[in-house]
Amino acid sequence: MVVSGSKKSIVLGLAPNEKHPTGIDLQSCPLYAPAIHAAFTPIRAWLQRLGARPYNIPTAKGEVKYVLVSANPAGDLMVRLVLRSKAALHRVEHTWSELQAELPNLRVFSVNIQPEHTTVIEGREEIILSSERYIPMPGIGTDLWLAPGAFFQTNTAASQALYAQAATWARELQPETAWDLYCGVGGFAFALSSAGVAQVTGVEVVGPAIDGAKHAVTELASATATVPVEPSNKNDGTPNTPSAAPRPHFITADATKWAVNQTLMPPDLVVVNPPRRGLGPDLSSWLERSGIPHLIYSSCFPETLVEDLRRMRSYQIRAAKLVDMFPHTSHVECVVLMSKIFSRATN
Ligand SMILES: C[S@@+](CC[C@H](N)C(=O)[O-])C[C@H]1O[C@@H](n2cnc3c(N)ncnc32)[C@H](O)[C@@H]1O
Repeated sequence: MVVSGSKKSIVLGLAPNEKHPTGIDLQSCPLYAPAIHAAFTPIRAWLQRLGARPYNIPTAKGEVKYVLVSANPAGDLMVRLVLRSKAALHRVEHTWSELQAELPNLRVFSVNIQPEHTTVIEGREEIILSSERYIPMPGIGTDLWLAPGAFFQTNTAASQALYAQAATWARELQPETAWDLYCGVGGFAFALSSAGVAQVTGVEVVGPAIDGAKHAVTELASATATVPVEPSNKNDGTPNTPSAAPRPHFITADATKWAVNQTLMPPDLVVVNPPRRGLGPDLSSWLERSGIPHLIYSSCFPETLVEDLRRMRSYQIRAAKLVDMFPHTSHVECVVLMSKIFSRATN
């Protein structure tokens, strides 16, 4: 939410415009999850007690720019406060526990410093004030761990449908190796592992997302280690080994640079889920030349999806599914399964 209004009368929602000079409060917006609705009043009251001035976009004055709230289906919250500078940081450090007292499900709280006057919401510096760094989000086969600064799909139920679709295709194709490029906190990577893909590598440029993905691997490992070992049915005194799905591994890197510089054998399957700008000519042309048998492309922007597909003409679309990731809008997530037509590729 954009923070606007005044110190004593905070508005949380959309930025001011000519028709709504103090901003539009979204407290009653029916799109928010119940846990986010419940957070509006305590956050507004705490900000008013904090007494820092909301950032005024036309004058570039004021301190408090945004409040970014994420919730999981259990109602756990991550709240991030975006400030223009560190002027109010001391007060935030000393009073955010009041907010926590009113929002017992508040697990992660951080301050992001964005000194630039820009439409880019977040700055580079993130100061985590809570002892917890992640909230668990539902994934396929495991929880995914969301940290401040990491991307998560806007619609959690729709993201589950996406990851489940990739797992279904993986079970049909039975690849041994796969890459999840633009992996975020690893939603596709863990879905592929849960479908039995032995070696999955996730690649993502944002460090906190990879930290979350690695945290999920650690959590999975400790969950497996604590699975009670059943007595062996061989009757020879040897314990059964607890069954464990393969675990992906994760790398912080630019997806294109990492892929085109690989010297190892290309994998059997690549999943790509880039931002709206798509893969671009370098990565899509490299994939076209790579000989990788199967691709899954999940896109939130059909125009760049089509541009990229035009550069990968040796792949045939085998299936496509639309997922209503952004209900009540004209936007849609489209996930496409493609396989290499080897005869055409070698011509
Ligand atoms: C649409 S999100 C998909 C994330 C993930 N697949 C998921 O389902 O949550 C795109 C991701 O690409 C990451 N990203 C952006 N530019 C990148 C780059 N050049 N190389 C690798 N990852 C990048 C973003 O940080 C973001 O996590």
